[in-house]
Amino acid sequence: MSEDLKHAALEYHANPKPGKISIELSTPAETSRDLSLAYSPGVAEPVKAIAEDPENAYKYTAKGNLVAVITDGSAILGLGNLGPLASKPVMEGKSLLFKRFAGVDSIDVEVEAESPQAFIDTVRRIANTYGGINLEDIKAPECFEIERTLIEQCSIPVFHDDQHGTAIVTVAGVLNALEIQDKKIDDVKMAVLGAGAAAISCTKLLILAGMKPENIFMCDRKGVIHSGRDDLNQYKQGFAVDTDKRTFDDAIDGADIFLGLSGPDMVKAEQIQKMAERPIIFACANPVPEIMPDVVAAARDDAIMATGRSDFPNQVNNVLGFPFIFRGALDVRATRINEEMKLAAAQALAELAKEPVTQEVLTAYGLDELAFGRDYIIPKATDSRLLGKVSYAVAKAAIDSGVADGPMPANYPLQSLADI
Ligand SMILES: NC(=O)C1=CN([C@@H]2O[C@H](COP(=O)(O)OP(=O)(O)OC[C@H]3O[C@@H](n4cnc5c(N)ncnc54)[C@H](OP(=O)(O)O)[C@@H]3O)[C@@H](O)[C@H]2O)C=CC1
Ligand SMILES: CC(=O)C(=O)O
Ligand SMILES: [Mg+2]
Repeated sequence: MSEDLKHAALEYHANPKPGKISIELSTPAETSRDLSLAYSPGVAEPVKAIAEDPENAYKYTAKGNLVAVITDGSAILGLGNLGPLASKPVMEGKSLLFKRFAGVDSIDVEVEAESPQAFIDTVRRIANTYGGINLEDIKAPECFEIERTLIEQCSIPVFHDDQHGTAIVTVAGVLNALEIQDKKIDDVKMAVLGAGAAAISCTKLLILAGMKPENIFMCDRKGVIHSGRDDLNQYKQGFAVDTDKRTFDDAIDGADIFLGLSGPDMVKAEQIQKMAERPIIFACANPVPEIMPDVVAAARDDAIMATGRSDFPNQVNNVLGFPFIFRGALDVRATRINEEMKLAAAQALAELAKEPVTQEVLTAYGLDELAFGRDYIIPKATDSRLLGKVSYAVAKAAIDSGVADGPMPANYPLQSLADI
């Protein structure tokens, strides 16, 4: 990052007030009458109603539109385990994105937990006060058991964004990139760098979308995950292939797709040169990708290149997923976020990229024109159509797959944030 951008980022977070979010009131609180309704004595009435029937919390409190972004700070972006407090700017950032793009009220919760069980216990005890829980930046393999247990123990949607938000957006991007590069999902070979929360979940969803497990070579710090290894945890074991490839260098040789969900500057131009013709390169580590777009552009001219960042074309980042997925899930009172809802979201994202780009998006990104193609495989985050299209797809899939407690809302598909 340039010194200028570093300085501007600190200024942005410091001013006009420290941080990026604040709480605002949704009802009048000016007069004695207002206060006697909002607080004592009036507040006793909704208290009694909720004590009688917990469902009333959705009627009389902010619960139904409130998502907690919860972390232990163990895998903050690609920066590693820097602890809960240091993760706060990222978690506030997620809350900002929830509100800005989907009108979801969101608050960050950074937990100091000495063990996964302590984290689970803490989250379980506070879960019911929210409409949903977005787990964020919790490292693998602990994240898998944490999420599984919390889904089991909570009656509201619990969703580990680094796993599923990333997977939904990655699948959308890969489907469109394959179409542009004229390749078939059941035919392509993929090298994955990283075998953590994001890499494992993205790979699973790509397999669900049609990619063949035997064509996928996943690598961790020790190299290719193959069936001869005896040091694999149960999650990595699911991706062990019978192959004589051993290093990442072997894995990327001839690959059609590179999916990076590991850390900064891991990939060399020579490795990109060894990929198949018309390759697809998703270097998604944040904030510094596995390889920079200019290095790829210098290495070859037939690649589709994506990163997780806002300052390059093709931003493959879970920001395109979690705000709208929770919007849809909350609005139909989904009890969980299942595979049908994830694939529906991916499909809606992929389809939106093929529609004409609006002036609003061109202006936000300082562009004169943009159309579906190598530099535009996935919608831009500021495309206001994401709200209506993705939340509707998720809500419909929740209803069709039987996990929604409520009907399709009368105001769906949403036209804008003003509808919320
Ligand atoms: N663009 C996006 O939307 C998203 C991007 N990401 C990015 O993905 C990356 C991983 O995040 P996440 O999955 O949550 O973190 P995890 O801690 O769960 O996983 C990190 C993985 O990266 C691997 N890794 C780290 N260094 C190397 C290396 N030198 N060579 C090979 N593998 C390596 C680790 O290997 P090992 O298992 O051997 O320790 C581990 O499997 C981060 O950079 C993050 O910013 C994550 C979510 C969303
Ligand atoms: C984008 C994101 O969630 C990450 O890099 O961890
Ligand atoms: Mg994250």
